[in-house]
Amino acid sequence: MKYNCIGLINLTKRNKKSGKRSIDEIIEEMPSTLFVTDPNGNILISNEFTALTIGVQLEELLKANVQDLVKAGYYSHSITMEAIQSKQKVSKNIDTSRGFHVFSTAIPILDKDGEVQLVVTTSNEFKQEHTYFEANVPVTQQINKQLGEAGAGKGKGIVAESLAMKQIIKVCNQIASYDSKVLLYGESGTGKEVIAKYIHLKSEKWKGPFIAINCAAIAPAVFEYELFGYEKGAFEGQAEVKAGMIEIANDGVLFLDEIADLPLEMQAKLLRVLENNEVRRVGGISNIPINCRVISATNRDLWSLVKKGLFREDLYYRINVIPIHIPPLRNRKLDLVGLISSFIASFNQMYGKKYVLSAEEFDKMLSQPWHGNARELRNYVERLVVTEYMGTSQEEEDDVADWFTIDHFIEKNKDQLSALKDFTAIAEGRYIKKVLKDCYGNGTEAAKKLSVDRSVIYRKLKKMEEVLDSKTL
Ligand SMILES: Nc1ncnc2c1ncn2[C@@H]1O[C@H](COP(=O)(O)OP(=O)(O)OP(=O)(O)O)[C@@H](O)[C@H]1O
Repeated sequence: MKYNCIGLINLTKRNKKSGKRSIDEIIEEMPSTLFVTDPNGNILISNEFTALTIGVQLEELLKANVQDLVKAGYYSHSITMEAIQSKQKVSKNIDTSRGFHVFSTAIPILDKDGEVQLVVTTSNEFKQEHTYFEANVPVTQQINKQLGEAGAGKGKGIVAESLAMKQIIKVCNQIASYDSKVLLYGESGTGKEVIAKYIHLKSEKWKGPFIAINCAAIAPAVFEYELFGYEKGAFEGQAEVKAGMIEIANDGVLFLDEIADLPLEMQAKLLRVLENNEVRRVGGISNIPINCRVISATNRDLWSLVKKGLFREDLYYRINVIPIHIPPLRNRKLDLVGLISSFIASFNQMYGKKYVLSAEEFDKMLSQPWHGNARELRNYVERLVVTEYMGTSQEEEDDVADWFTIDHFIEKNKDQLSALKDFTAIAEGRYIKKVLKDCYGNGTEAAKKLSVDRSVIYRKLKKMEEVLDSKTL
């Protein structure tokens, strides 16, 4: 009996090695909820989509028992357990804690003695209490129309054509009007900030500011000043009063990006602010009430950092009220298609070009893994539109890369760039970008390779952008 469960799980690993689409990948991309459980209701296999419909992490789901999910209120009842008890296929409507009515079917797989070995439970028909999308109109178009109405067009450009992304948008719509804290998980460049801005624009705080703080980019020494602000004389020679970012975010959204990089000492201070809903400027004597919605984001496994003592457990629970996982772009093919056409249209407009992708080029783009996700794709498309060129061989690709080399850049812009510090800023920035790309956008890994602190990376990239902007290159 055990062998069969393990056999099924092993099969998923074997196929991975062969380079073919593994069962893991197919399950991962399935636009439906799925549980495979053992005869006691312990979940052996599931997917991100399932996790998303109830608002837990897949990792947690894989440790759960279906009965616990019912007890915790995620589902109205368990048809998996019904199928285990009756040894018959069961189909029923189930309500999830996120307001979804799901039509589910549980099929028991019996051994030769008629005992249950596994139960496969799937659902692929979703009805939400409030229908949000109209049929026959692209979802992306509907989202952007709504965003245009809510926030004067600020959020235009979100692509959400895959089922996973539509599901995320639905969840965002459900939670937008509450002030519950949201934690966005996802690889670098998957669109966490895009989603945070979407929640902001759909919420009642849309008229308030959206203040984004990159916790990895601020040097630890100035963190407190930046977040909490300071009063006159807070430190030597300091004569000005400054409001911190938390205070500035009042009546709006505070977006804590890369929250895993918050130093432990700052985590304790942030926790106090979130618990008491008030902040005290450095050197101040009174507390200032705060009323902002907190959305955090990370591309790291926060729970494993908690277990290693690198992230405070109390803060983890405080910020992780509504977890939303954004899957990587390689698992959202429909979004990939939507993003390619949306990026081409916007760069054509920006650069006054008329670039058109050939079918061959399009195919090539669809088959790439895009480890840097939408950000990598965006940069790639920008390069294509600007150079109107797409290599098919490695040699040609190297030529395209060469277009961006520092020599080429200097040659083109030598009249505008004269100060050594500007060259240095651009050379450093370009090198950091290259290393970041090699590390698939993982800042921690890139910082390790470059032997610098993560905050240095972001500071230098910002410096390069400033030089580029000032020279309008
Ligand atoms: N669904 C989407 N529709 C349109 N553009 C998107 C979408 N997702 C991402 N992008 C674009 O991709 C780029 C990266 O997105 P974003 O900054 O939100 O990613 P992120 O996950 O917050 O990255 P990081 O982890 O590095 O902070 C941005 O230019 C953004 O506009």
